[in-house]
Amino acid sequence: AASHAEQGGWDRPFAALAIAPFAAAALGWLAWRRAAAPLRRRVAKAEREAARLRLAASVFDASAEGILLVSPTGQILALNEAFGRMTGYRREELIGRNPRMLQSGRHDVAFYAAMWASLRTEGQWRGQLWDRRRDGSLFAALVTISAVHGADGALSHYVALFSDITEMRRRQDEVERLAFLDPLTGLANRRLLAERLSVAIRDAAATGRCAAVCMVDLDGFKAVNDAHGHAAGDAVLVASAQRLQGAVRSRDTVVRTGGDEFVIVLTALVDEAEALEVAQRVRAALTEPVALLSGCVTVGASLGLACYPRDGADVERLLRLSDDAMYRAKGQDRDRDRIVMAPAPP
Ligand SMILES: Nc1nc2c(ncn2[C@@H]2O[C@H](COP(=O)(O)OP(=O)(O)OP(=O)(O)O)[C@@H](O)[C@H]2O)c(=O)[nH]1
Repeated sequence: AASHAEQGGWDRPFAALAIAPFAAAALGWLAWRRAAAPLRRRVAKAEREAARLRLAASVFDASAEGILLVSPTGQILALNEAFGRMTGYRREELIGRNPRMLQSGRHDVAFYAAMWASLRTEGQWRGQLWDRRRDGSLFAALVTISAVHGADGALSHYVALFSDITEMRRRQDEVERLAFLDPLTGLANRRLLAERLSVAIRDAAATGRCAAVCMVDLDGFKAVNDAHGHAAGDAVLVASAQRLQGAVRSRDTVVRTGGDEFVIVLTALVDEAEALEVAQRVRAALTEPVALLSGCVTVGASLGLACYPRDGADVERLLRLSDDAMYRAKGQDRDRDRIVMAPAPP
């Protein structure tokens, strides 16, 4: 047992010496691990950040929506391929420029002021925008602009997403246009009448001029239908529409309200006498013979006039007075000049 104890007395320092290098290495490794941990965390974070950026870049490039990054001072910082395709510009032609260069001229100052106000207060603006491509043509886009803030809360940049809706808008505009047109004659229909008349009254009020509404009804039209057929009647209506349009100025509006009835909104007249002159010109044009395949036909026309400001400033009132005047004209002898002015107010 003694020798064992002696042996043990020898062994322990020897064993300690033997494991010292391993212990030192282990301690060193632990120390290195502790020191390297923040570095490893930083590397892992950078890798995650790089992966996030790669993902963001792939979304940026692959997006079918045009994307524009703009600095707080209004310089284009970046754009994706879709935005280049949408506008026809190359990247280098837009970087550093102000997006103002894309403006179409279709929106007024108030439109852009409202956009900036919304960006300042809400941090976002969403709306439809007409912009101009490199080749000068216009495109419509549904646009969302968002203000992006950095970790410090300061404005970093704006991101604008553009969806091209040009085709949709064209189809919409066409549907709207057709909704306001009479399909047979291509004239404006009744739906435009009140609006055009109120604009004419407003313009006349602003310029100190006169506006007039002229009600027109063909005479003897039914007889054309009866004698020559409905298609011949249609041809007379189309010819009448062209003659009406030819007898007035382009700023006036000719409306077909139905059947053989038309209304003309006359704008920016010097006085009531000028309205009467236009009515005489219109009647002369309408009563010219119309050539049909089956021969020539002639229709008459009765016209009633009411004028702003003399007869009133209200759309309904002027329409009613001109209608009354037209019916009085119809009651006159056929060979008389069937044009009647609304009676001047007492
Ligand atoms: N061809 C054709 N006829 C139409 C159209 N719309 C209405 N009409 C016809 O036009 C005629 C209008 O009748 P009226 O107002 O009595 O015609 P009018 O002979 O000029 O009679 P007055 O207006 O009283 O002088 C009717 O026979 C309708 O059927 C249309 O789009 N095409």
